[in-house]
Amino acid sequence: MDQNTLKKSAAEYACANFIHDNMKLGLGTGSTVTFLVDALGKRIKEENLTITTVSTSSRTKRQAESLGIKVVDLNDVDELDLTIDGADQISSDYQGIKGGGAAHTLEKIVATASKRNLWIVDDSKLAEPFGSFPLPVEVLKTALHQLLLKFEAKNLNPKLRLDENGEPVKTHFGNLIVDLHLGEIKQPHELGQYLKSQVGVVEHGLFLDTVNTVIVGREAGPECIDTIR
Ligand SMILES: O=C[C@H](O)[C@H](O)[C@H](O)COP(=O)(O)O
Repeated sequence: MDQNTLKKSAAEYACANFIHDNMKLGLGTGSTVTFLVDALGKRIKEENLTITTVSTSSRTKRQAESLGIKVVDLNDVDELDLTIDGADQISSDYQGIKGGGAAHTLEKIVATASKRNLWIVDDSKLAEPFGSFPLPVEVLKTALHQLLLKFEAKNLNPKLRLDENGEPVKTHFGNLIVDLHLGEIKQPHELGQYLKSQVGVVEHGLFLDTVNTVIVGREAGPECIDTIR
């Protein structure tokens, strides 16, 4: 089975088992969430469900609205019942790295506004060591040079993210992404605190103690893991 088939199976399992009528639902970003949004559009139509969603990117918003899914601004809701999102890497104790698609700041704001968070992934996202996926950090353009110097001095191996044309990738908020090529993150909480305290850092892609449920697409079928949070 290829990765896309595994992503689709995790997304469809989440849609069938975790979405209920009258829910306020956060929608993540990425290729796995694309399968979720497709399945959600279908369920809403077939079962005439009333679901209000908040999106974490213009990409997800466009797809959702094209399928007739109601999308509102986060400023118009007090709390979301659940957010379903993808992840780039998950550790054995269910800490996450997100932002491979540069969407982690908005994703973190929406995740924080949610009673529960569920991640849908294919089994490659559980690869070890945690931190082998480069850690995305959203930074203000004005602070870029200073932050690169600081991160280099701390051996965090920073690289400005460029697109296929060699231009800096811009986030939803017009900021830049620096990826930290760390190889392994042994102390994610300490690293998260350090990054958060640097002036000019908007948000980093470590999602710590966030996820309640992980659905992993596997050859044998979707595995649903309760992380006991
Ligand atoms: O910025 C992007 C997000 O954090 C995505 O959730 C993450 O990159 C996973 O994406 P995908 O489902 O495409 O692997």
